[in-house]
Amino acid sequence: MDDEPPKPTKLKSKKEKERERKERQKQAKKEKAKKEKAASQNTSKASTPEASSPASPASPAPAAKSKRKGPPVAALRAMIEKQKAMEEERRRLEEEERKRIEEEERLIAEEERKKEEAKQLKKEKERLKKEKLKKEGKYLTKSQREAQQRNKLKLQQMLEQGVTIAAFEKKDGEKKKKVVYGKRKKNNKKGQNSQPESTEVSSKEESVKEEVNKDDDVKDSWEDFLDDEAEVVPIPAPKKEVKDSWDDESEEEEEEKEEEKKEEKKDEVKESWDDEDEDEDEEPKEVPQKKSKDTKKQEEAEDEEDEEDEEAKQKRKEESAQRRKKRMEDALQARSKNDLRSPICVVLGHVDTGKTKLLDKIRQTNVQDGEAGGITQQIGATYFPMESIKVKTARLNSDGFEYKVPGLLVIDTPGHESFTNLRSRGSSLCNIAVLVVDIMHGLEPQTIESIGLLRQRKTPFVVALNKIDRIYGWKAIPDAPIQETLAQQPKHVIQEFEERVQHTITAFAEQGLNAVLSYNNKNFSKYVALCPTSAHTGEGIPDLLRLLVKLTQERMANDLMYLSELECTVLEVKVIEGLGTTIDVILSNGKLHEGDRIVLCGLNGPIATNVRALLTPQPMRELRVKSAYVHHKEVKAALGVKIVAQDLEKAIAGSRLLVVQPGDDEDDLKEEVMSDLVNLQSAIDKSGKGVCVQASTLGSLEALLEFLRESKIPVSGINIGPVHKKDIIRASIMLESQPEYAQILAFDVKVDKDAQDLADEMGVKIFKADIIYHLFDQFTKYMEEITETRRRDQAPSAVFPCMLRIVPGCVFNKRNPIVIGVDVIEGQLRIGTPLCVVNAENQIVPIGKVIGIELNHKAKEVCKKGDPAVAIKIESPVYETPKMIGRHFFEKDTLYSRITRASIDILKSTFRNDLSREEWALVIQLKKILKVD
Ligand SMILES: Nc1nc2c(ncn2[C@@H]2O[C@H](COP(=O)(O)OP(=O)(O)OP(=O)(O)O)[C@@H](O)[C@H]2O)c(=O)[nH]1
Repeated sequence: MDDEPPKPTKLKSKKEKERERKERQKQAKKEKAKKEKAASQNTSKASTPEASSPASPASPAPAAKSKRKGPPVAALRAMIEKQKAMEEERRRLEEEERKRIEEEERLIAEEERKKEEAKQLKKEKERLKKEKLKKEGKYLTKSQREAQQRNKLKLQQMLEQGVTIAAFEKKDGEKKKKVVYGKRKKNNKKGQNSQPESTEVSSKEESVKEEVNKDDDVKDSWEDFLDDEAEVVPIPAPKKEVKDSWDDESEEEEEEKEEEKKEEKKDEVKESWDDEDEDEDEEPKEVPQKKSKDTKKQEEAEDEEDEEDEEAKQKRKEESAQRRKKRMEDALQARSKNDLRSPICVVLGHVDTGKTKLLDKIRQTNVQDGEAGGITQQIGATYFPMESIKVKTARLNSDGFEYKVPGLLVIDTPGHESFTNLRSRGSSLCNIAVLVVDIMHGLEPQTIESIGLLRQRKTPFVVALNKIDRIYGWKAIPDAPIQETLAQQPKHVIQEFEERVQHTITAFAEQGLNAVLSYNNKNFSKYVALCPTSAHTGEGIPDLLRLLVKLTQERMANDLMYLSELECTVLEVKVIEGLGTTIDVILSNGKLHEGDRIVLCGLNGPIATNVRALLTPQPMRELRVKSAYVHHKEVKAALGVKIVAQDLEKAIAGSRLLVVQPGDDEDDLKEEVMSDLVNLQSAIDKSGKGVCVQASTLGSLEALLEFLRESKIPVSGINIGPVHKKDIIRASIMLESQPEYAQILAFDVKVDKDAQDLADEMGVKIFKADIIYHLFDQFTKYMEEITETRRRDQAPSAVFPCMLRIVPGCVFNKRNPIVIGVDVIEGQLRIGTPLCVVNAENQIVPIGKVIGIELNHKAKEVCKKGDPAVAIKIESPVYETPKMIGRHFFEKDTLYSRITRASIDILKSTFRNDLSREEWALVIQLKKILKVD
């Protein structure tokens, strides 16, 4: 085969050549495509960074670029979106974290604030406690306390070593009793009566001496003030002294026990009246924890004794009450029309009518020449003896009028307060009142309120129609009787005067009272006397004074017969420098003596104390005398006097004051004085729901409660004195059950700053006013606002009852929204009312809510039974299958408002008065039809 000669080159045919050329071209094309592909991949890789920098200067030709950039832009967008989302998520998380930190910080701050508040409260409590202890002379400094502790320890050690001390041995047996009852008074008593019978007493004597020393201290400071009077002033804590004078020596021991019981009871009362005093009782609570058999037995025996004592005590109380009753009856019997006391007169009226000025004028005209006529300034009152009144009214006395009362006692503080405080068992101790009315203004709100109070207490009154001199053109004749001055006035003045009088008479008639000018009054029991006066010129004042005397002696002689039994009321409680807390009282009957043991109503329970001094102001001419007061051993009614005694801090103005007489049981008297306040508690609503009421005095509280009772405003709590935090807490109880009653009606009292802050924080409303009417107005306005808001809030959920009939042939649209003509056959149809029908299977089929009511193409809110037929539009809620007339219900079906239990409750609580009696009956009917429980 090798030898085979080379094949000669075969000449290719034309066809072959053509085929080869095509194959080459094909191959070249393939290679070109391959190259292009590789190149495009390279370009896309290279273009990514280029695209990310839009500012790239080497941008290719736009056409080529737009063609090639399609896929990279989408990716870019997705990436940016992703970045954005991540950014947002990061921000959200940061925001959440910030909020959480803020909330945490807020909670911490809140916690700290609360802690701080509690700390402050504790501090304040401690301060008060300290102050109290200081006052009582029981306060010990740290070093004293430490010394006491050391002594205690020493004593303990001595006892453990077997050293016996008679006094302590005895004390062991009575350990509990000593701690509970071993108070100063008892020690004092022992000390004062102790006979050197046994050595046991010796250590007690020590403590007694201490106590006496304490008392001496008090006496010293008292002496400073009283100067030479000191000797007649009894030493404080003379409970024993008073007792001594009444009780048999032989009864002493039993009495001692009684005394202890009383102390115990006093503590109990205290606890119940004031929680704040709890701390004071802490000491007695440190009773030994372990009870030995002996002590148990002893306790049982004590319990039995207690029961017996309780019975005996009850008996004594009853006997005492009987005795007092008998004494009163005797005193009433002994009264005589020949022995009248001075009537007590109070001035009332609206602000700025001239009450003070009128009082000043009455006093001043006579006081000018150094108390001529014997006018004496008393505490809270001015006494006008008859002689001075006679002088003052001389120009009227030509008719031979006979003056029988010894004088007139006019209370100095004009206004409601003194009037409401002059009270005794709901009636008034004030015999007559002057209601001052500004002739230029007529009856004003407070005048009307005063009339209400006077009626409530059944107190007779005359009207001083004051400021007559302000009538245009008035010619003043100083101090002239009214008719005398009127006779001198020009005609136009008389005309205006008469017009104004007539205007006032009409205003009184509107209050249901007949009034007439005093000099025309023929029947004082039927007509209120109008006495024109001027506090500036003194005109008409003689008439006013004479009228007061005339009315009192003629019409209330029975009330004015002097009564030997004491009648006395606290007008004001005042702190006087050098005297401490004192009470200004009006003695309307009987006598008071220095040293008397008195009982009165206190905020924390009854107060029993001894009169240290009875004071009245120095006579005017003696103003240069060092002491501002004159001391009295005895005072007789009627007059105003200041009483100085211990423990008067919590005395309540308006309280009655009783004197413990020989044979009286002090507990009985305490119960008696407290009964006034206890009776007021009956004003508290039984349901426990209502507003809290706070007033400055017993009298004003009583007046306010009466007013609230008449206005049908329920009361859930009462208190006297400024509004403190604890009052807010008490009122806040209502926030849970009836928030609209979480409020305090504060009448003429201050509100503590802390209390106000707490009230704002808790949402307790405080209404303050000095006029009852204003308080009432504020309250009603607030209640109206609340009702309106509630109505607005609850209106969408309230379903008013109605029954509808489709007017035949009036189906305008069969399905959502259904449009039909209806007649309201019962109740009232309102926009928003859900409707339903009861189908043949007795199933309730809801058909939607009324979204429009039209009458003659005019929109209406309500359509009531008896109104013309209306077109209504009913829409189905999205979550319900729309109902269709002819399929789910029919033209002849009755449509009902779809009431529920909840909607009925809303109607009851908020829309009660919007439904007629008939409509309420329909509610009951629908309840049955729609099977509402
Ligand atoms: N022209 C005239 N002014 C009088 C008369 N009485 C009182 N005023 C004036 O009326 C103003 C109020 O008098 P007050 O005596 O303070 O009235 P009030 O009723 O005691 O007032 P309150 O204590 O605020 O309730 C004073 O400016 C008096 O001068 C009067 O008879 N005539």
